[in-house]
Amino acid sequence: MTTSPRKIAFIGAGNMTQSIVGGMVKSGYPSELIYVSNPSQPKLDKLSSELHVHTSHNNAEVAATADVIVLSVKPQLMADVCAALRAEVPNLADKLIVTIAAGIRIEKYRQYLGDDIRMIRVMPNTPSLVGKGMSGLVADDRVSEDDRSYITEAFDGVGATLWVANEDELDILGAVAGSGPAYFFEFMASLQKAATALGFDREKARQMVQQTALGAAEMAIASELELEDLRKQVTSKGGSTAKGIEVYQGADIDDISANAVKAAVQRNQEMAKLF
Ligand SMILES: NC(=O)C1=CN([C@@H]2O[C@H](COP(=O)(O)OP(=O)(O)OC[C@H]3O[C@@H](n4cnc5c(N)ncnc54)[C@H](OP(=O)(O)O)[C@@H]3O)[C@@H](O)[C@H]2O)C=CC1
Ligand SMILES: O=C(O)[C@@H]1CCC=N1
Repeated sequence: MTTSPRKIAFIGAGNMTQSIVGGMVKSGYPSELIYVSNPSQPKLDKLSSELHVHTSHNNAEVAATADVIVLSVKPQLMADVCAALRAEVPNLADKLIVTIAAGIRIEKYRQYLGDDIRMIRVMPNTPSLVGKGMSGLVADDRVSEDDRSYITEAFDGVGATLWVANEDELDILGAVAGSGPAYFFEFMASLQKAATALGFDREKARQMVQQTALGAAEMAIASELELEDLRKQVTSKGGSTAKGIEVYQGADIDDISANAVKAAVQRNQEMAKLF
């Protein structure tokens, strides 16, 4: 790392923490500086045996040890988890607080943790595990340039980072990129089912779908062409792709995506009110 190394504590060891910590360790973040707390043991065992990070059942203990606290529990648990940290961890205001929870606004965390905290909200996604994550970030105005550089570097280690202008934008980024892997997996699973329905076994169907998804994503990244033009390159006039694309366009795929993203943004806004 080019910024000074810091002790970082993850509160909650669920899917997203497993992905981020796995990616961080693979990218060279020193595992002896990573702490994770969680109520149940199996997830902690996996992290300590595979990644050699410190683990605990005690949120306050790991939070007190660390310079950076990453809140990584479900939004509905956040108020209780924060109340316990506030009661048990001295000098919370001296630490950088990071949250990856969807929806909940920085203003709410001030109520939960104290008016004097400094906070960054990150919206990551699960491909962080394989170093291909997409993380959106937004900070309050108390966060220093060094804090920003540190957290950018940590999340660049597990993929790409994008600072957004405000928390409304983070809700949208979350609905596109945070939730996005689920949309792609849903689409990939449906293509896999289409191939198995026509006689392929699941394994072969999965191989052809995932390699095609990887190739399309890598081409999109490597090319300066618009996605629409890359699509046209595959669609020979009078050929077979044109027939397949007609079916997707007939079902108004743009409308489906627009509605999916709007529904997810709306849920982020609801969670901001609820939790
Ligand atoms: N999954 C995703 O793709 C993304 C998730 N997020 C956000 O990440 C956060 C975590 O989500 P995700 O990892 O999917 O959820 P999970 O349910 O997989 O993980 C949550 C973890 O929190 C633990 N937990 C429960 N109660 C406590 C407590 N009191 N103290 C400490 N840990 C506790 C649970 O432990 P146990 O199982 O032992 O009860 C569980 O391991 C959410 O806020 C979500 O909005 C953001 C972007 C993407
Ligand atoms: O579904 C959720 O609420 C979280 C946020 C983005 C991905 N998973």
